[in-house]
Amino acid sequence: MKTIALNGLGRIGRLAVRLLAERRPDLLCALNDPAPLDQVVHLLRHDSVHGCLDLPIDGLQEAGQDFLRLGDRKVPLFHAPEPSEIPFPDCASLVVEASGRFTRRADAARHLKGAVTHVVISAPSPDADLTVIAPVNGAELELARHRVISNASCTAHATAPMLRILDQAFGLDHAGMSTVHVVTNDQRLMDLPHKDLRRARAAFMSIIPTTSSAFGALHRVIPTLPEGFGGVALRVPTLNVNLVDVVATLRRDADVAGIRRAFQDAAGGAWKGLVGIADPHAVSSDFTGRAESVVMDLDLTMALGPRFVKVFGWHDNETGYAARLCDLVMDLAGRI
Ligand SMILES: NC(=O)c1ccc[n+]([C@@H]2O[C@H](COP(=O)([O-])OP(=O)(O)OC[C@H]3O[C@@H](n4cnc5c(N)ncnc54)[C@H](O)[C@@H]3O)[C@@H](O)[C@H]2O)c1
Repeated sequence: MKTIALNGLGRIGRLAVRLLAERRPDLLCALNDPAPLDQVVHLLRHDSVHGCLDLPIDGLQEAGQDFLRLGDRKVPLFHAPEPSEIPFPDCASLVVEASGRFTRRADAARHLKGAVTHVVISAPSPDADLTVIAPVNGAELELARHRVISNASCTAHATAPMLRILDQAFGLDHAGMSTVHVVTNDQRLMDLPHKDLRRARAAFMSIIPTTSSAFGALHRVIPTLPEGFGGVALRVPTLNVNLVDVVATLRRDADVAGIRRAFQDAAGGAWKGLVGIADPHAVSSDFTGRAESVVMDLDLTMALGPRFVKVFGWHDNETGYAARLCDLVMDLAGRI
């Protein structure tokens, strides 16, 4: 059977392990993270956002090799910092590259050795063979040609359905987006050097405007997007759940009721399970643990002018994204 190895056990890597352990434990073949076994076990058991793992988890060492015991599975854990030096066993056909360190094709491709034929990067990549948001362009994936695949970003997975649904219902003329985005480990807890001078500033002290790699990913996945589509990320001092704010000018008339109907139809139809509809009066913490790519807050929908609209969607950037990552790799593992 084709199974999966995972490199990088951070926020996304650990959630992917949790999800795979629940959904398809048989697919987990091996893991790698430079962190020592006891630290990996501790952070898998205890999560400040998502709570304790229900599954029994333990670490053990046999003949100098570390293993994680996840329920009744025993999975080898390696600690190599360089992809080409990780001794993944032959059961690994697909590597999930979730360290955030190897997002360029040439770097991620260093996993392609031994039995490994495909790599899925858990982030946008400037030059992966294909960037996939499966419900939008999954049909373009050709396994013989696409060996290093990017699963885009949490923001891209949330924004793509918003743009797609507006486009299909009313036609998109121009569009822009801001994401009100939680802190991630690519910011500084206190002021400390960083190549992005705003991310260098204390993460829990300020609203921190910064870039988002989602825009490049969205243009790659939806080449028909309005040319000028772009925007900004506003990092705010919370731990989980982002809010995407899309503004667009449309080709056809749209009132608030019509826009709400388009999203409700999509949530109950073509996008079922991936697009949700929020309860009234929601705030970000209400969405922790939600696995949809985006949950539309239709109460906030605005018609700002003739054919000029604003819509808002929430997403659990960790659970939702890890769920899409697992959807993709479970599908690939059945096909490669
Ligand atoms: N956090 C999110 O909400 C989110 C959502 C979607 C995509 N992503 C993307 O996923 C990637 C990982 O993000 P994260 O938030 O999980 O990061 P993180 O900082 O929480 O975790 C990174 C992990 O990689 C490990 N690591 C460090 N150097 C390594 C190396 N040389 N080889 C292997 N592992 C190494 C670290 O020990 C850590 O466990 C990033 O590219 C990020 O953009 C993150």
